[in-house]
Amino acid sequence: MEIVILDGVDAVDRTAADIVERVVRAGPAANPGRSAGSTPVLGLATGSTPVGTYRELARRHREDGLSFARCRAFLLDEYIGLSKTAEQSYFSFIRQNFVDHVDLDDAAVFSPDGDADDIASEAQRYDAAIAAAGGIDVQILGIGTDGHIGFNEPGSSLRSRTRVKTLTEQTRVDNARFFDSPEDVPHHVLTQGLGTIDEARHLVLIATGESKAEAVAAAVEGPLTAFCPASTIQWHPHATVLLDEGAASSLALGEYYRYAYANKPRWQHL
Ligand SMILES: N[C@@H]1[C@@H](O)[C@H](O)[C@@H](COP(=O)(O)O)O[C@@H]1O
Repeated sequence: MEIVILDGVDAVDRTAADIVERVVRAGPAANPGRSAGSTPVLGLATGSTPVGTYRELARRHREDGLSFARCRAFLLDEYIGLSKTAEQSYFSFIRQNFVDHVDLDDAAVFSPDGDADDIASEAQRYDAAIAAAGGIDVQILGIGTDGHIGFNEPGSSLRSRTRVKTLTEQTRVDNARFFDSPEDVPHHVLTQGLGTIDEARHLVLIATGESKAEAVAAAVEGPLTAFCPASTIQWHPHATVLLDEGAASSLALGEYYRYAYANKPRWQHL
């Protein structure tokens, strides 16, 4: 796990975009564990935090010719009970904030269907679709103030698969800003499990702002525990945590992480 404390949100966005760009340009053959000829598979997160990263990737598409045409993408999660086309669905969110601004084929962007008749089968189908695509090369993650990733709330099994979860009141309150009224935030969601997320080849967790400081400290310096689902990144073989000063402000070893990153060997990339 590498913890990188950066100077401001823009630097976080640029660094996350650098990691995604490397995967997209190199193609999966250059990514450990992928066979030549397969297409890069991106894991996309929703929420406000990654929006700047998506904006930066869209800029690179426009100005530098970065093409996503060969990529496929999977979302982490979706609300149950919203139609895909509802403005607040994550299906819509990722299109508004990323897919519509790049040359990623809309049909190559997958998300769990929270409106499916048979939610349990849909969950299994989604895990199988990720596996059939060859797994995820790089997974972007945000973090909730209660330490959730995807929508894996505290108490989530560390080896869980895609399934239904019930949101905490805290998460419903945090996400109410996207809805007309707080009561409109669904209570249930379909989310990739912690075990599903753990199978991505590279996890990139991004967090900005002091409101995330406690959750970040619990995730990277606390115990590995279902109480803080984001702590599962501690046992992932390739996890990068990108933070601004605010999100890093509760870390005990902040000075060490800054020193290690400043002295990172030049031949070693994130
Ligand atoms: N399911 C999403 C998460 O994937 C996201 O990380 C979290 C934090 O969102 P934000 O980045 O807006 O703080 O919100 C939601 O709960």
